[in-house]
Formats: sequence, C-alpha cells, structure tokens
Amino acid sequence: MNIAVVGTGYVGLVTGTCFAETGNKVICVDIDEKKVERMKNGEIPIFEPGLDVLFERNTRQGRLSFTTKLDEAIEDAQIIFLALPTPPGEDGSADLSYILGVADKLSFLIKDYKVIVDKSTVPVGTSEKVHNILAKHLDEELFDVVSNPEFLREGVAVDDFMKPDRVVIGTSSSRARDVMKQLYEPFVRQGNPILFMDERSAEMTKYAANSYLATRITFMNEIANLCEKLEANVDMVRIGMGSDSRIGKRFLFPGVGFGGSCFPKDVQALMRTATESEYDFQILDAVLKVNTEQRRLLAKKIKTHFQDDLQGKTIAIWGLAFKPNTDDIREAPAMYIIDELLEAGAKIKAYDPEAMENVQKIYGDKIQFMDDQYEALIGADALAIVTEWTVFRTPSFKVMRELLKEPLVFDGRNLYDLERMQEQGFHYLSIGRNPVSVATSSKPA
Ligand SMILES: NC(=O)C1=CN([C@@H]2O[C@H](COP(=O)(O)OP(=O)(O)OC[C@H]3O[C@@H](n4cnc5c(N)ncnc54)[C@H](O)[C@@H]3O)[C@@H](O)[C@H]2O)C=CC1
Ligand SMILES: O=C(O)[C@H]1O[C@H](OP(=O)(O)OP(=O)(O)OC[C@H]2O[C@@H](n3ccc(=O)[nH]c3=O)[C@H](O)[C@@H]2O)[C@H](O)[C@@H](O)[C@@H]1O
Repeated sequence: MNIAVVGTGYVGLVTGTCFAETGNKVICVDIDEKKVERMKNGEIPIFEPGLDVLFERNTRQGRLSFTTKLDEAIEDAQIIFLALPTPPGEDGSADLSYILGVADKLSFLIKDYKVIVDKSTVPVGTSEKVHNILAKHLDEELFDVVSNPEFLREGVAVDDFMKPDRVVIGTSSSRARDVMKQLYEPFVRQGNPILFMDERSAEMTKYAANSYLATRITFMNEIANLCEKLEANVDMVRIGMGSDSRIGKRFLFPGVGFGGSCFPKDVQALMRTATESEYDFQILDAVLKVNTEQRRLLAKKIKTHFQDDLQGKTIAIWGLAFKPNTDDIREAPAMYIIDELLEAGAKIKAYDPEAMENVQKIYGDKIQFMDDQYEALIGADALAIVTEWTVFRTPSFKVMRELLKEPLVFDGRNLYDLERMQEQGFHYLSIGRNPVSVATSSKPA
C-alpha cells in the first residue's frame, strides 16, 4: 500500500519505517526542513535501538522517503497517518492545533478516497472534529477518519510496533476497517488481536492505558515510601505482589517518579477531559501530586544527608534521559533533581550514554558533562543514580570507592543488592529499602 505519515517524531518515524519494512511504500512528511534534510541524507534524528537498520534498508531500497511537501506526500497515498504533537495547553488539555491544522490543509488537497488515521494521542471526540474539518471542503465519500492510538515505548519502540500486544482501531466505516486490517495483518500474525471499536472508545483506550500505568507506578512509589518508614523492603514486596497473576510483574518498579513526553501530559489531559465532563477524577489528581513529590525525593534525600548545606559539594549524576535506551529528556526526573541540587548550591558532574547533548542545550555550562561514568565520580561527594542504563548495573565498586570522596550512593532505581553494597563499604540509600551504612566489620574486597 502507499502510505503518507505526517510528522516524523518518535511515533511518525517508527510507524513509517515499520510499515516500509512490511513492504509498503511510505513517504514521511515534516515541516522541520533541517530534520527532513538530515533524513534524506540517511541520518536518523532520534536514538532508538534497532531503528537504524530498518531505516537504512528501507531508504536504500526506496520504500521509505522524506519530504516537506504535504501535497506530494499524500498524492498517491491510500492511508494518511497523523503522528503530530499533542502537547499540553495552558489548562492541561491536549493542544489539537497541529492535528486540526493539518486536517484543514488535507481538506483542500484530497482528490480520491483516503483513510486518515489519527496516531497521535488525542481526547475523545477528536475523530469527529477531524471529520468535520475535512467535510467542510470534501465529499464524505472521499475519506474516512480512523483512530489508531499507538502504544509503543521509547527504547523498545521497534519491537513494540512490530509485535504489538494489540492493535486498537476505532472506526465506524467497514471500508476503512478492511484497509486497516490488511495493513496490520503482518504485525499480529503471532495471535495478538486487532481490536475494532468505535472511534471514541479507541481514543479513550489510549488515555486509560497510560493513566492506569502512571497510577500503577505511583502506587508503587507510595508503597516504597511507606516501606522505608516501616523497614520493609519494597523489592520483596514488589515480587510478592507481582507474582499474583491478577497483578503481574511488569511496571511495578518504584523510582524517581514517572517522566517522559507522555505519562505526565496524558494524565493531565484525561483530567482535563474529566473536568470538562463535570467528573471529578480524584485518583488522577493524587497521581500527579504524588509524582511531583517523588521526582524531588532523591534530591531531598541528598539534601537531608548533607544537612541542607550543599555549598561546595559536588554530586555525580548517572543518567539524564527519562528512561534507558533513549536520548529523550522530556519531563525527565533528572532535570528536576538537577534544578533542586543547583539551587541548594551543589556542583553537578553528569554522565549519560545518549542524552548529554540534549541536556547541554538546556543547562550549558551550569553543569559539567563527563565522557565516562567513572570520570563523573572523580572528587564527587556522592553519586546519584537517576536512570537505569544497563552500563550502570554492574560497575566496578572498587573504582567507585576509589574515585568518590566518600563511598556515598543515592540510588533512585534500586540497581544494587543491599548486602553487596554493605560488604563493599558503601553508605547506600535507595528507594523503599533500608539505608545501608558503611560496614565497619567486613573489609571490602
Ligand atoms: N513518543 C512516544 O513514545 C509516543 C507518543 N505518542 C503520541 O504520538 C504523538 C506524537 O508524539 P511524538 O512522535 O513523540 O512527537 P514529536 O514531538 O517527537 O514529533 C512530532 C513531529 O511532528 C512535526 N510536525 C509538527 N507540525 C507539523 C506539520 N504541520 N506537518 C508535518 N509535521 C509536523 C514536528 O516537526 C515533529 O518532527 C503525540 O500525540 C504523542 O502523545 C504515542 C505513543 C508513544
Ligand atoms: O504514550 C506514550 O507515549 C507511551 O508512554 C509510555 O511509554 P514511554 O513514555 O516511552 O516509557 P515507559 O517505559 O512507559 O516509562 C515511562 C516512565 O515511567 C517510569 N517507570 C516505568 C515503569 C516502572 O515500573 N517504573 C517507572 O518508574 C519510567 O522510568 C519513565 O519515567 C507507555 O509505556 C507506552 O505504552 C505509550 O505508548
């Protein structure tokens, strides 16, 4: 099939590349001229494991191409995906200006039947809005609007897209349904379903899924905070809970609060939708409040340890991206922690395998960026671990001890075993587990 993808952010690029990989001809269109130029020259604008190989193959073989011209991109397309931003507006509601703006342009460009698919995360009722804009200048026979929310996670986006747990398709048109079924069949061969439903339910499914996951993480963060007070170990509690098949093991990891471009904005947007419907969605209100506090937790622990005096102290930070395997720093907890530490007078030496360039654009020389995780420790008074990159999971504790001024580690991701840290002679504070103090009896190896 011929496909146009409008918007080449995370979702647009992964969507376009994966559809090209299954034999479709895909043209991606973006208003960002520099980005399009880079992609035309074979450069991927985001760091996403596994995407480079597919991107290279499909551009080389002519199935994937890029343009800034919407009319060119859609001319031969049977399906047009909208993968445009839906950032929070001032009141928290999703800003639909990108989607509706492109819909308006399309209403002047479409000449033969096309399925317009909304892949962005949009509030309930958006399909109707897009439909009405298109219908202003177009015969209704010439288009159908479909809601097809995307559930991929950054860092594992290709796998999530290629082997989705489910594909959700909201449409009331049997013609559009057949087109979408044909398109997605290669992705659901392993038996995972394509779920057809009405447009409004599909739109709601996306917000419900993200808000539920954000709530689940937040619940675990609160359990972790309580575990600290009660001297229980949240790792044990997590495994004990997660072994119940009704609960499940995934997405129960406490930490420094959820971040990223979607959970914070989508929870806010669902709250806004609820408010507009005169429904008081109390849980979501609590989720946002707790998450704001949780993002501060590591900085609070550091400040408490140093009795609120961080003047002249240097804190090493491992991990800046909002999660591993991405260079995305949107709503990254690290930014909140850094702000709080800088305000308290600390110096920061940071290392992240992929996100430093993006962070440097914001902080400039306010913090030091190091080439290597160990270099960040030289002369630092403490280490704070914010993102659980694999490379941080099995470090040389001996080198860490040698380089840090004090063997002091604040771990926002519970990467290390408590006993091991004690044996290794660290003062180690993590999330929802007892602090470990420098062992005086056992000599570190
Ligand atoms: N990032 C993620 O992991 C996921 C995002 N989503 C949703 O997908 C949507 C897109 O998200 P991202 O890909 O992260 O966005 P993004 O902000 O990374 O990228 C959006 C792209 O659209 C382009 N653009 C803006 N206006 C345009 C126009 N008029 N014509 C053509 N291109 C235009 C921008 O230049 C940019 O390249 C959002 O609604 C988001 O909530 C859904 C699932 C996962
Ligand atoms: O709509 C979206 O954009 C996407 O949002 C999330 O994906 P993503 O933001 O890429 O990352 P996640 O892996 O979900 O992590 C989000 C945040 O939650 C945190 N998290 C996650 C899991 C966990 O157990 N604990 C925890 O604190 C992460 O550290 C991160 O800050 C959803 O998982 C995707 O299904 C969805 O498509």
